[in-house]
Amino acid sequence: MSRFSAITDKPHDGRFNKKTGILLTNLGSPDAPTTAALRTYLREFLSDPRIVEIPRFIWMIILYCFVLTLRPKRSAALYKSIWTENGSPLTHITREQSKRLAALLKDKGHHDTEVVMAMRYGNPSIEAGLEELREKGITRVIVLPMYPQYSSTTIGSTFDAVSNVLRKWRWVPELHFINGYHDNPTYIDALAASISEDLNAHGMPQKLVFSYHGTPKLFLDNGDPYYCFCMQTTRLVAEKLGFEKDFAVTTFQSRFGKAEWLKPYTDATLESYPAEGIKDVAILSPAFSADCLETLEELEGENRENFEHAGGEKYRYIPALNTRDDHINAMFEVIKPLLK
Ligand SMILES: C=CC1=C(C)c2cc3[nH]c(cc4nc(cc5[nH]c(cc1n2)c(C)c5CCC(=O)O)C(CCC(=O)O)=C4C)c(C)c3C=C
Ligand SMILES: [Fe+2]
Ligand SMILES: [Fe+2]
Repeated sequence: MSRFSAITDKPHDGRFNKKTGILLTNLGSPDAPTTAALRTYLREFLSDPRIVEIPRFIWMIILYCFVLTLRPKRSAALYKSIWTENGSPLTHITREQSKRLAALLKDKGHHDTEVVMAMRYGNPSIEAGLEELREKGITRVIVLPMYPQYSSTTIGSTFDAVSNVLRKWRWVPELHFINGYHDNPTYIDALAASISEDLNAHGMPQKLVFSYHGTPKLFLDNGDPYYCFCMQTTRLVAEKLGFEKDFAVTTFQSRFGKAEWLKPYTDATLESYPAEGIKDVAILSPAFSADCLETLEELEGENRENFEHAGGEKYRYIPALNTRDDHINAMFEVIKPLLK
């Protein structure tokens, strides 16, 4: 049935009042920490041509014959180690961020603005999120991918997913797309505040490691600005806090496959420190706006163990910005210029 009862200038669902909706997105998690759920999730994730740029035909053979037969079981065990009664930490925290942002928008007088969360892979999908906004009568959408540093693999891929949905819609909404916020002063302030709180409570470590999710080095060589934005975030925070040169270091984690990724690698850097006399470190991961597998398992678990095994003595992980007030405020500041 048509949405409009007749040829008229008054659509029955009243969508002429240009209500704004925020589609708050992140990467997404499997539905459950099981091998079957991981196979579904990794199939969608690793089939994305923005994530793996190996020629399609060759990659599909590798993906289906090797990766999807071996990795789901291993990844399911890792996810089990971080799963909570609320499910995946990433999904839960993103939902809480959406609620907190919606509340802040109301406080700031944006009573008509809705916030809906969606995930690039898994559930709730980008399609479900956009449908939910449409059901709410929204004709103006601001997409806020929760990745501070733009990369083709994250924000670029989110853009693909949104446009793949909208190409099937007859009435495409007015669309605004946040393209990263690696140097936004309120984001830098929130990072600086979270670090200061840690340093005040636990003292100065010998090194403060800013560990960002990596990407293949080839992506940088081919024009992805992600590496430069990560370096810029570290520099801005270090300047803001007045750190001495070389106290804050930038590293890259979460490698996948055999190719060279962005360097220096987090694991190799941490493992080399004790032999150089650096036995007290604090680490944070500014590319993750919410704690997730890559922080809770890889930084809190794996890297801590390897550092201590190599002779390290003190290792502190500074949590992601998650639902801190200053983070929700930074999210608001990022979208503020686009609010009406
Ligand atoms: C295969 C290549 C990958 C690229 C390139 C990549 C880039 C990238 N990813 C994030 C953020 C997250 N990644 C997460 C998990 C994760 N990442 C990859 C692979 C690539 N990521 C895999 C296969 C996985 C799944 C886990 C595993 O099997 O190892 C997560 C955590 C999700 C969760 O549920 O907690 C996040 C977040 C960024 C920011 C990025 C590039 C800048
Ligand atoms: Fe990743
Ligand atoms: Fe990982």
